[in-house]
Amino acid sequence: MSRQRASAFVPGHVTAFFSAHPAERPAAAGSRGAGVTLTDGVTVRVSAAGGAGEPDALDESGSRTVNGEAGTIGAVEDVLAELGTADVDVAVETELPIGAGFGVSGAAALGAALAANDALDRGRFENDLVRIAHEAEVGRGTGLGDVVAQARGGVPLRLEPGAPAVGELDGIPATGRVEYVTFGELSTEEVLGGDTASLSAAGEDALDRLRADPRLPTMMDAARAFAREADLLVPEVAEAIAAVEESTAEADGDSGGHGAAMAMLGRTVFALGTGLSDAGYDPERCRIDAAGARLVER
Ligand SMILES: Nc1ncnc2c1ncn2[C@@H]1O[C@H](COP(=O)(O)OP(=O)(O)OP(=O)(O)O)[C@@H](O)[C@H]1O
Ligand SMILES: CC(C)(CO)[C@@H](O)C(=O)[O-]
Repeated sequence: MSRQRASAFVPGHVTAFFSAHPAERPAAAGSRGAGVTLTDGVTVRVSAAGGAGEPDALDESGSRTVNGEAGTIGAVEDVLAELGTADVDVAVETELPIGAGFGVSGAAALGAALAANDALDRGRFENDLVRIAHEAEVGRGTGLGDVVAQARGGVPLRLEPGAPAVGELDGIPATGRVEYVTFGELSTEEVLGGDTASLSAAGEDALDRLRADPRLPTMMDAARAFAREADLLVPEVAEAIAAVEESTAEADGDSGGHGAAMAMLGRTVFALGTGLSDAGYDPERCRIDAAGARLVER
């Protein structure tokens, strides 16, 4: 007997650096890299629409909202179609800005997979649901490595690209505060659709550095070098990174953080510790997410 409604929480994910690895098979496509998952994230509520949800009632979509307004995210639709649950009602809610480097589309896709599976008792394993969300996200060109990172939580390293059983993850054991400021969107589809060769070379260098020394200061250093070398740094973010560096130097390195870096792919700067508020910004504040994507009682 299915429960007919379920909710999932999926953490936001800021990518510190990455290399792109396209592949014919969406489960094998993905990215290598590192990032941080956040206690700020995406909640997805799924409910069976008016007694629908039976496998033969697939053709019509149920209602869709994003932050209370009618609208949807492509990867979510692909997940629901794959699970045979397009007829459910889906409400996506997030305090994160969309399109600014927090992996909202991947989080919404993974949350929809977890919640739809539970609400309609589809009986899938977690890895299967992560694969479905990963394939949808890669297929839409809105992300490569966010879904597998968000499924894991913490500070994920993507050592090999792809969905579970294809890719390989590790992590830096860490907890702590995260601050971020967003100046606007950057199109993931445009960057991933362009020439990614030099970007990926910079991403591989950054991952080599972090593998040799898996610590947060090294990750942040490698992230700053990546943004410059990959030519992705935007002026507002460069300015904020410099301001954090300056104020940290003045405070004798006592912000509990490791400077700031750009969130890929958005006009967003993030810092571990209090670097941005110390530098006079008024950032959003959250923490490193410990648990990864999960069903929630709400
Ligand atoms: N209110 C909204 N604002 C912006 N995009 C929206 C909104 N509602 C739905 N969308 C859809 O959400 C998707 C956002 O994907 P995109 O990859 O740009 O952002 P993201 O996943 O938040 O961030 P990033 O990939 O930069 O980490 C797009 O497919 C867009 O059509
Ligand atoms: C490509 C990407 C930077 C988009 O947010 C992310 O999905 C990643 O790190 O693979």
